[in-house]
Amino acid sequence: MAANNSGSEPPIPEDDEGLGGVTHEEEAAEAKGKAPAASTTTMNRSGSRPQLDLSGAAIHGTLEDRNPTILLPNQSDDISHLALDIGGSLIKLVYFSRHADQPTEDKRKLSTKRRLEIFTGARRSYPVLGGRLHFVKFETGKLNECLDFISSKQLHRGGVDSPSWRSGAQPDNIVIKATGGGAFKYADLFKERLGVSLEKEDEMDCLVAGANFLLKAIRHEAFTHMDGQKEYVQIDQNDLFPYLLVNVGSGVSIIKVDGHGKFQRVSGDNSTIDMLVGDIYGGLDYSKIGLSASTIASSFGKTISDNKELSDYRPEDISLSLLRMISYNIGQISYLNALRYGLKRIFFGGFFIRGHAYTMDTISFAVHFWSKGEAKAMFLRHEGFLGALGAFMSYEKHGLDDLSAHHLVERFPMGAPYVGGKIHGPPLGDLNEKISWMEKFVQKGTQITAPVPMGAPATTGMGGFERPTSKGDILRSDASAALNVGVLHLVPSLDVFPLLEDPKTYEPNTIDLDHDEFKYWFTILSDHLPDLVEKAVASEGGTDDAKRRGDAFAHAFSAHLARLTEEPAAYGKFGLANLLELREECLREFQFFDAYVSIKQRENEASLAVLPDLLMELDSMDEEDRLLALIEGVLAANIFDWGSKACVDLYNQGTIIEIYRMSRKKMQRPWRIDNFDTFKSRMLKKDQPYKRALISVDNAGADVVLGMLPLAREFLRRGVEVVLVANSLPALNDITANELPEIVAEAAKHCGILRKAAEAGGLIVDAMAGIQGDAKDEPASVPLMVVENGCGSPCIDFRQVSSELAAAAKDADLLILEGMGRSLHTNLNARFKCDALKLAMVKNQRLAEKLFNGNIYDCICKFEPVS
Ligand SMILES: Nc1ncnc2c1ncn2[C@@H]1O[C@H](COP(=O)(O)OP(=O)(O)O)[C@@H](O)[C@H]1O
Ligand SMILES: CC(C)(COP(=O)(O)O)[C@@H](O)C(=O)NCCC(=O)O
Ligand SMILES: [Mn+2]
Repeated sequence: MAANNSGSEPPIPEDDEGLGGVTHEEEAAEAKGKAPAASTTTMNRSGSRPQLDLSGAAIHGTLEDRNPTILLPNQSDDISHLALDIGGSLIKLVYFSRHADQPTEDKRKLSTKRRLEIFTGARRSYPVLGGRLHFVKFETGKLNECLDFISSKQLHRGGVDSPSWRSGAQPDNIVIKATGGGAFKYADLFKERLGVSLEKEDEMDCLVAGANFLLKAIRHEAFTHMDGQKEYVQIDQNDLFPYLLVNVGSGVSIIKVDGHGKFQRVSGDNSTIDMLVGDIYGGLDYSKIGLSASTIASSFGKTISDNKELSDYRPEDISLSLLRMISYNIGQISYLNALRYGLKRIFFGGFFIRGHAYTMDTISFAVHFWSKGEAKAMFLRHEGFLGALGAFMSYEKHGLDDLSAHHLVERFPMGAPYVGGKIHGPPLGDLNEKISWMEKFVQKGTQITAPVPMGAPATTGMGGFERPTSKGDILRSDASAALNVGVLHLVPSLDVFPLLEDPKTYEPNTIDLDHDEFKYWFTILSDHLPDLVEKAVASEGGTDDAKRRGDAFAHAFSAHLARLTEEPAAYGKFGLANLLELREECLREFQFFDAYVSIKQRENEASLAVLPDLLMELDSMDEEDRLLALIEGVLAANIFDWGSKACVDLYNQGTIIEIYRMSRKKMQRPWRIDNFDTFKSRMLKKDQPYKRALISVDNAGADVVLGMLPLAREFLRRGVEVVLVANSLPALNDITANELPEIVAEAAKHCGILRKAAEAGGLIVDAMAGIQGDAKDEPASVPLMVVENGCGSPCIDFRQVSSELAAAAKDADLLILEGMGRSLHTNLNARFKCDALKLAMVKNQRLAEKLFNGNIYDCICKFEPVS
């Protein structure tokens, strides 16, 4: 928008401000020449490079065939990868990159699947493949950059990883869906440069399809903006239509939307508004405006009487006045149309809005003012990409229609020079070259600085901001607001947890990450960074390469924090769970796949060594004492948390076993929340035993080995099936679903109950098979199983869990959540359809005070029976 570049700095390359959301992470993985270690993980929530989708692979033909055909039912070669919206000002590009959905099918997974009766057969004719949707824009005036970009990534040929590109085959009739005026104007150029034909899609169709998709599939896509405050809203699908869609691009389109594919263009005259917007657009670079004095005079009557020359006015003041005038008019015209059709909701799209606080406030003010508060102006996070998304949706085989909010995970990789930061020196992007942004970052890291945090802009209370006092400052914060969309990961294997009492009202985060709260976490996470980097670098062998990546990670994560300090709502509705996950994702982006790997191993070994003694001790107790000892054990062992500063300080003062003993000794009841007696009574009800317990585990080492396994064993010996639920990907020192079977197998060496149950659950193969003896005659055990939760974070959002966990939940009547991340930061207030037990030690003073009016190391044993 006009007001952006009022300073004298050289124009920021579109790479910087425009490629928000482009990721070069694929290149980064490739540059390293290795597949990420995470590929051994069964659930790929954020896989780093596209691979063949082997899920459901089957041999076709007889076993005797020398070269049988292998069918890959979920692998599709003709997935459409790219759609364009070529507008008068900007080219918007939406493209898809594939990543592996199910890279491995390990033994645990197969047996669990069989047991839980998970069907993986294709359910729809065009299955959505796991992959990512990227959003990119270019200036239409720099069409060549766009063509270079498409060509460097081979997007028109399905991407550089597609079989057709690899085989060197030259498909000669590639058709790409495109909308916007440029789809006609530049069709020949696309044919000439890329050899592709543009298939034109109607612009209004696309806008509506794009908006409807976003409002259905993206959680908290829409928000209101009043007096500088964003508020995200979740639109109920049953209460979406009719609405007014106002798209403000080079021109303005006003559409009344009544349903999917049902709409009517009601107003919006391009030619008139174009002139106005054109003026503003020219204002981007004042020296080139060429505004005649009369234009200004007619727009700003007052300025004439001031007896001043045009040059006496600051360009940014003129731009701001123009912007206010136009935004205000758009608001008013929209409201009048809403009034005409009796519509209460107006959604604004188009790059004119582009997350500008000033514009949104002015429009909101106008709508609010003229409608006397009856109508609401709403904005969309992907506002500029409605047309391009709609064009993407128009491919027959994209499968996006079938996606729901729980299938989509938004990520904010630093993979491209991120928006809002300044790039000093030459721009990074020669698009013809295969860019490994990360490599460049590592080399030039110090030249890329984090955005400068800015204070909250003051408002006039009149639906607009106060005039900026000096060149740049407030309006600059708008410029950095450009990165408001990340990369959308499509993960078809995610599900809503079926035992959530009410998924619609479920909010995972316990505490709102408001300004103060964010400030606190900013400090906590920043302080923790050096230690984390040290562990991460060590986990990769401490090589020079690892050190450079560690440095890059620290820069990138600090930049995220700075960005969020500047605007806490920059990445959409963002809670503490998102923040903690962002850190893990950022580590993975810089190819640290398990920073705490050796710490976890060391603690597992130490704990397994004392497990037999603990089990003996427990077995000598009577039932009631044992139950208490088990819960105490869980709470005490939750102290082994490498994410808590206070705990890490403790570890320097003693061995694992010493700390564990000390922690157990301090277990004094009543705990801060102490529902143990109710839980015990329920457990001891002999006539009503639980059927299946889902036990969500937390940290490696003592936490899982000395705390959770003995608890699981208690259920097993009582004939209750146990499903251990663990992370799909590493996060801090949390144990993962992949690591658990080995630990269980090790523990089972010393314990018949665990062994029989693990065998029954297919976790370990029957070691006794073929061996004569009494073990074979023992009664069959209920199974012990392990499922992954679909997460790579210390917290859990039950709106998006693995389909495996969702399937395991169907027969469960008890859910145990353990740890601070999963039962305090998230889910403390969550209600479930089954009994729930939330167990954690509070390892942070502030949280203890805030949530429980308590102290660090307090314990929580919250039992919530359904009846
Ligand atoms: N970098 C930019 N270059 C040009 N216009 C921009 C830029 N950033 C934001 N805009 C605003 O976006 C508008 C174009 O919006 P857009 O939705 O892309 O329309 P179109 O499809 O007609 O190009 C411009 O009129 C201008 O107000
Ligand atoms: C990251 C954690 C939620 C992990 O806790 P856990 O779930 O392992 O019990 C927790 O360590 C935490 O909130 N740490 C940051 C606060 C602090 O250092 O005090
Ligand atoms: Mn943990």
